[in-house]
Amino acid sequence: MELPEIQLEQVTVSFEDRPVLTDITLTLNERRIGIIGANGAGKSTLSRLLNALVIPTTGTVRVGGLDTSKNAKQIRRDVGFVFQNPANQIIMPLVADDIAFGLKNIGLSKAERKVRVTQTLEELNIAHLADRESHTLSGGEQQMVALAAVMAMQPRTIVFDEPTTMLDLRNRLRFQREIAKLPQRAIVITHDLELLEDFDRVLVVTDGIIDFDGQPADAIDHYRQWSLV
Ligand SMILES: Nc1ncnc2c1ncn2[C@@H]1O[C@H](COP(=O)(O)OP(=O)(O)OP(=O)(O)O)[C@@H](O)[C@H]1O
Repeated sequence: MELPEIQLEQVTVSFEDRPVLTDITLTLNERRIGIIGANGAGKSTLSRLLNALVIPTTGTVRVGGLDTSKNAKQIRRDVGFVFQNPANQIIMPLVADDIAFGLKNIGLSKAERKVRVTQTLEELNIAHLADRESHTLSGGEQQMVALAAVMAMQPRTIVFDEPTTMLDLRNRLRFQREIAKLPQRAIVITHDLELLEDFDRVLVVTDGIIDFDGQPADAIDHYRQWSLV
């Protein structure tokens, strides 16, 4: 799968005149990218820039050459986002319908939707949840369903905002294996540092800048040292 390059050029994001990200220039080409850093450092904001959920106050973000401030709709089809709180993401009362929802929007037939939903649920080992009512699921089950809904759309990049917070050990390990298998690019914001061991690149965000950018072990070491002070 060919992965679209993501480019940030001199990006600043301010909320009510307070800068949250400052002058970030970055090119992302890797398949497995982690984002770590302290609470409030700007990780979620950085990740939301990548699918036009946040538009830079100044500077530009391009995904496969398309500017997020001008091509939001197209970019959102290619960059999926799994939110930290899955309840914000689950729309339909029944699990299978929720996963099929986005597929209808992109024009898949009923038969195609059915196949894609079954396939995705089986891949994630949650086929048994297909006919459940979404609001009766546990937090971890909801997180897996939210992931399935995004995976079913087959975007080339998937951004995960703290994906393992509600998962038990078995589901966390499953999730880690799923990420390793994904043909797509995964960009994962997490405080679960072990999740990033085999990643290609890890960014450390501190007070709105990229404080470190490199291999997982070095980035984690940098972040640990910073956290000790
Ligand atoms: N829509 C918004 N309006 C105002 N302030 C915001 C908004 N979104 C984020 N912020 C602020 O921007 C800063 C960075 O937030 P962000 O969610 O990006 O941090 P984070 O690194 O993901 O933190 P955490 O690890 O706690 O989830 C915080 O101070 C937050 O309060």
